[in-house]
Amino acid sequence: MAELSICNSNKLEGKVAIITGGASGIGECTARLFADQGVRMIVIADIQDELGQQVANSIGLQRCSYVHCDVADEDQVKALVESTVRDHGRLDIMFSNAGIITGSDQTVIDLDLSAFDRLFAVNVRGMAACVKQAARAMVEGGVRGSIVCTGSVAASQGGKRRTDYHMSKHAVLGLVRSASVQLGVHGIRVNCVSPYGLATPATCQLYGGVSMEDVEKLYEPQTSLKGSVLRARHVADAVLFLACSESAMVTGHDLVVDGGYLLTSNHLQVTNIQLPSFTQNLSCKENSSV
Ligand SMILES: NC(=O)c1ccc[n+]([C@@H]2O[C@H](COP(=O)([O-])OP(=O)(O)OC[C@H]3O[C@@H](n4cnc5c(N)ncnc54)[C@H](O)[C@@H]3O)[C@@H](O)[C@H]2O)c1
Repeated sequence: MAELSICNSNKLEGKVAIITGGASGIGECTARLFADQGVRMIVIADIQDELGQQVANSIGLQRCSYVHCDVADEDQVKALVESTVRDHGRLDIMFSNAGIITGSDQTVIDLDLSAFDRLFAVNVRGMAACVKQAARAMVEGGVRGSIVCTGSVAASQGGKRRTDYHMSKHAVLGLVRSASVQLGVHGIRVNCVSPYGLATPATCQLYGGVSMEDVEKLYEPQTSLKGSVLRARHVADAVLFLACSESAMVTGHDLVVDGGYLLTSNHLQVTNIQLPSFTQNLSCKENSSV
């Protein structure tokens, strides 16, 4: 009997996708994976113009383009979706991933509401604008599309600090769950991918401009899976699953990609774990999820 292949390298054949925050980190890695999976066009939307254009150039302009879009501005998100549909005929996949990770040590008692507003403008308002505009285009085009939002393990636990960030990621889950209920009638799926901490430009900057290796050393001891380190590619693989037809009956789901962190984190919070020296200045060292 012929051996069945479980690895289809054209999972996104003919699809048109938008990836917000695609100039860097998880978004960039996902754009490269989508390109390997036969996607017809990826539109990278970001505010880092030079970097975003470089990523598009390196993937190939026949398959990838860059558009400046600040997701906090709904008009820009609307224009992004409209130009994608106009230029490429349809929108099948929205990976709403753009987000910022604050280094704030704020507890609820000293919450800086101006900083809170800035974070929510991107992580919550921006996410809602992307889901709204993508859903409208899919409904109007009769496309049974897939919308994937980037949440975080921070949506499934309370934080000793970064109150605003934890709140923002809880809001992403609420958005995904509500949108999935409302859009199911149109055959549109809405899911969330929730990573634990991994090394990206955002997390390197969070810890004062340290190296990717140092960030990996910080997070690695806190997962239960040993022998591998959580990387952007693991998250991109989960996004690909949610974007393609292999997850045809999955909607409203929060796909946690955390190497077992959430299940072990309660244990670790009462254990005296040793973290690398560059974290010594952090005020709450024992809870460093993002
Ligand atoms: N890296 C982690 O450990 C981690 C863990 C859990 C969740 N996340 C989430 O993953 C997502 C991606 O983060 P990352 O680690 O890849 O960071 P990153 O900084 O490498 O990438 C984020 C991208 O989003 C872009 N961006 C920021 N604000 C924007 C705006 N207003 N409009 C458009 N683009 C904007 C940035 O320019 C950047 O290119 C975020 O939503 C973050 O909260 C990251």
